Amino acid sequence: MAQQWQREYDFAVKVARKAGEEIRKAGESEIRVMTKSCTVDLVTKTDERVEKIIIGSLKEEFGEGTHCFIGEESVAKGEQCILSDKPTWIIDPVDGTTNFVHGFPFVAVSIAFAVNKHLEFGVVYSCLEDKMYKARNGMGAFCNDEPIQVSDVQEIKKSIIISEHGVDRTPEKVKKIFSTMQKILCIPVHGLRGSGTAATNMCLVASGAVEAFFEIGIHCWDIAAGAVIVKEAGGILLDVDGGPFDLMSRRMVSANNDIIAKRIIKEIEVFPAERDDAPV
Ligand SMILES: O=P(O)(O)O[C@H]1[C@H](O)[C@@H](O)[C@@H](O)[C@@H](O)[C@@H]1O
Ligand SMILES: [Mg+2]
Repeated sequence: MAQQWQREYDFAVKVARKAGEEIRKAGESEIRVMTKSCTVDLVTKTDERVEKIIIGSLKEEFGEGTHCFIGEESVAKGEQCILSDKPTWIIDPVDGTTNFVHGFPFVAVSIAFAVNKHLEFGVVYSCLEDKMYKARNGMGAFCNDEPIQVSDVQEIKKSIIISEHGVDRTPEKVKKIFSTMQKILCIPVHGLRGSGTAATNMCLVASGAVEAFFEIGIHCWDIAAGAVIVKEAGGILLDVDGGPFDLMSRRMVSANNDIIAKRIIKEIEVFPAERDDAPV
């Protein structure tokens, strides 16, 4: 069955690259910025247009009605975010929208494919770096077709940890986010980083550039593809309370190994985030 979904996988890489070219072109002209859940949750016409290009290409290639879609901007416009057993594409057309608006050079196209609620493959194209990350279950993880694997660091004091502050500026949540970061920084670790895109952060874990990335408040489309890439690069995924990873829970720890993951989890001050699949 190793060849199952190969055609979908190959096509996802092609579509991600085409989407990345659209983002690069759009970045050279005036970017019209709008907002979604709050004044710092940005969206642009490019996000919407690129998502339409991705979904339109997939429907054209695989037929209308054969697959389901969860796209960040479609959900933002009211479509359901329910992962069924049907073959489903989980898409973030522009991960790092704030970066895109500001010209901060980390913007990724994230495309994942799930069947029976199980992630089959993930593709993350960091389009300003021209780095194509991809992974299929049981087939390893790659960046520009070179195999990648997580870091072998086991000592937390020799690690770089990535986290993000997200778009929620509620004082009590911001306090927990920065209190967590302060506790981790003062373990001490070598450093804290954040690229501004969860998909890229996960690929940095998978490629061994950092030891872990965690965030509360991300969405399934931010992390679905990166989850496959981290796992296939030898990393692990957990819930922020140490339980099993739950794609729709809006919280996640991805790490190079269990030791680093569990050490980070000890410091995380958890706060609630409504599930992606919560009843509307
Ligand atoms: O750029 P997005 O698709 O909105 O996702 C970003 C989010 O905006 C940012 O606040 C962080 O949560 C990142 O981890 C997301 O990828
Ligand atoms: Mg995103």
